[in-house]
Amino acid sequence: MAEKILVTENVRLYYGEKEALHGINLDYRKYGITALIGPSGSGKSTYLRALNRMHDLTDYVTVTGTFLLNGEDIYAPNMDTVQLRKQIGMVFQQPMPFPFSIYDNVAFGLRTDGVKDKAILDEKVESSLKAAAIWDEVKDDLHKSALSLSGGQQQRISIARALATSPEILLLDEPTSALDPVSANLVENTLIQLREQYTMIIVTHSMSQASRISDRTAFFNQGKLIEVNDTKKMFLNPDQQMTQDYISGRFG
Ligand SMILES: Nc1ncnc2c1ncn2[C@@H]1O[C@H](COP(=O)(O)OP(=O)(O)OP(=O)(O)O)[C@@H](O)[C@H]1O
Repeated sequence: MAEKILVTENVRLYYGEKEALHGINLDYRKYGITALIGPSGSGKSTYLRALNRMHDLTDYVTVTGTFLLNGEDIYAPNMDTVQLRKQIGMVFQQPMPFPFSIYDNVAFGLRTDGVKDKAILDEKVESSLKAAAIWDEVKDDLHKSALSLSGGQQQRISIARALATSPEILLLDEPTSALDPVSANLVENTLIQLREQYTMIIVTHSMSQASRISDRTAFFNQGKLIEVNDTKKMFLNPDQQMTQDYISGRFG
């Protein structure tokens, strides 16, 4: 059986008293894209953010269940969450470059890890920008502010920044929904190119995006995982009637 990189079992999450996730079980094999789909408020982002402990800063959130990255407990009290978020990187809906140069954005995580050697930084910045499919567009302007780029370019810089620290998993929360269609398409193509080297989990509202880029799709509704399946099967012939109703636009 293929190696499981990430295992989540019986995940429950409470915002104060309110239970927002009702016992999610989902495993991930190495590499490829899993799309999380479902109506607004179904818990997709809440679940995604639990995977790299993004809720830690919100004091009224309680998370229970099992989260194992390569067999290691993500919620162990001695887990270094800064390192964890490098292993499980995140790209948000709004591209969020720091107000620095393109180069400094991508080198940021390496520098916080203490890397000072210019040759190493140069090499990593270049390979990350190439992997994020934006090198050719910015290679002559690496010292220009990242804020001067278009939204789609900024989003690919965010991807490069996450890739620079060699993550094992990349979480993407609606990474193209704030972009124009041409930029969204470029970001999608980048993700397709990365899927043989990275394990990616993407929240998307776009059924067509899920079917174009993902290998596996998980359908959430009201804080529950209704179905997880091979993407082709999910969109052609899902196992659950509720999935069929959702993907054919009968609710949500
Ligand atoms: N910070 C918060 N405090 C309290 N409740 C929250 C918070 N964030 C989300 N919720 C609630 O948790 C539930 C799941 O929300 P979540 O944002 O995870 O859904 P989603 O499927 O990602 O929705 P969308 O597609 O609209 O982003 C909703 O009922 C929402 O109102």
